[in-house]
Amino acid sequence: MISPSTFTDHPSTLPASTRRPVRRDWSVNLALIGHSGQVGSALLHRLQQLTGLEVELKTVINRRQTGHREDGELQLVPRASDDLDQLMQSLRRAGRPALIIDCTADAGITELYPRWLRHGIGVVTPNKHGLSGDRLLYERIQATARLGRAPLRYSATVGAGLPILRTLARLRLAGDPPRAMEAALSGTLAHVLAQVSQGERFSAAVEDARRKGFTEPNPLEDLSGRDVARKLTIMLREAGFPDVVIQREGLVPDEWLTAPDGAQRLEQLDALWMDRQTAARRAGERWVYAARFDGRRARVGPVTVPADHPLAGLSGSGNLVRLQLATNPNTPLDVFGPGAGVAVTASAVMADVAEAVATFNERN
Ligand SMILES: NC(=O)C1=CN([C@@H]2O[C@H](COP(=O)(O)OP(=O)(O)OC[C@H]3O[C@@H](n4cnc5c(N)ncnc54)[C@H](OP(=O)(O)O)[C@@H]3O)[C@@H](O)[C@H]2O)C=CC1
Ligand SMILES: N[C@@H](CC=O)C(=O)O
Repeated sequence: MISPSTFTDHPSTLPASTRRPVRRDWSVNLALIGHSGQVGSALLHRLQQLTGLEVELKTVINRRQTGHREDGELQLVPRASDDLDQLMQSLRRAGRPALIIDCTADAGITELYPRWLRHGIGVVTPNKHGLSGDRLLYERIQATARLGRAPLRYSATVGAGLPILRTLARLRLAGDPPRAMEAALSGTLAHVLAQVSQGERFSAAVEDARRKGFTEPNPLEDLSGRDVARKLTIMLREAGFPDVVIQREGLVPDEWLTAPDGAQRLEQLDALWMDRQTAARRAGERWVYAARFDGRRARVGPVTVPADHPLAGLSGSGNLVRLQLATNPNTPLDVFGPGAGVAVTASAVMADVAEAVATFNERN
């Protein structure tokens, strides 16, 4: 169970909760980075409602503020530049198992994972940057996790917790990695392309995906294909193909990501996408954003597929991963379900927290 937290100046992020005793000998100290974001605040609600999990939220941090529990209350104060160093020191000083939950999309924070894991602090994260970025960082994260001092969980980074990464890791362990993969890995792009095919304007469909909580903090990360490329990188690494280079084609030019008015340019694509979808419909096809791996090369980008293709049937935040296995070439292994959205993501992070706590408890 989580002990109650009282924020003094950010009440909207905190639901009311009942004070419950914490079994001190078993509780795991938690720190949540990104508590004011969409996923972070949904996670806070879940932590508050959960019974039976022996955790205590000690610290919350966002870009502007940090909150430490003092006398049973979390007091928020403006952030100091060395807050993340202080966080690690204070969790270590407490002498209890500790977990840091990174609910940001900040690449810089992921560089701290190896240090935290080496010092016995567990990491739970939906942030894709550390696992998909620089190969050296990825290997340092995995190597420090393998030391076994603290758990690392990141099921929410791909398919918002759908059983994709675990399946790939098990296939690799079994010596049966997929020979090929085809996937729709973006709730945003599935939603946008499905809406456009029903006559919606491209720019309005993107705004709708943002409102529904499917997009990255910067939706251009989705539209450029970079978010999908990150997910495919994590999948390939998990499946044992760390050297594959992914070719990427976006729905928007990469330059828009750095242009100050990048997000305002989407209306420029309304007519193009209307024409594309009309032509595809006449040909009995649909535009989808596909991630493909043929055993050697990988690509993410927009493609047309027949209207009855499995990837064409996705709507809402649907993800589909189809794996071709050597052991069963005629029957692909499909993983299908809601792969984006605040609620499913917070749920996956919550499950990762519970697994990480169980790992600590098994050792104590
Ligand atoms: N939405 C979805 O369907 C899914 C999301 N994810 C991942 O979840 C993560 C969170 O997404 P989301 O909640 O939408 O993002 P938001 O932009 O809503 O929230 C981000 C949070 O991180 C905080 N933050 C950002 N940078 C820093 C920093 N340097 N130091 C401390 N805090 C920081 C923000 O603080 P502040 O309020 O001060 O800006 C905010 O609280 C992302 O990595 C995303 O890729 C993964 C799977 C699915
Ligand atoms: N922005 C992503 C959600 C998180 O991974 C998507 O649209 O699928």
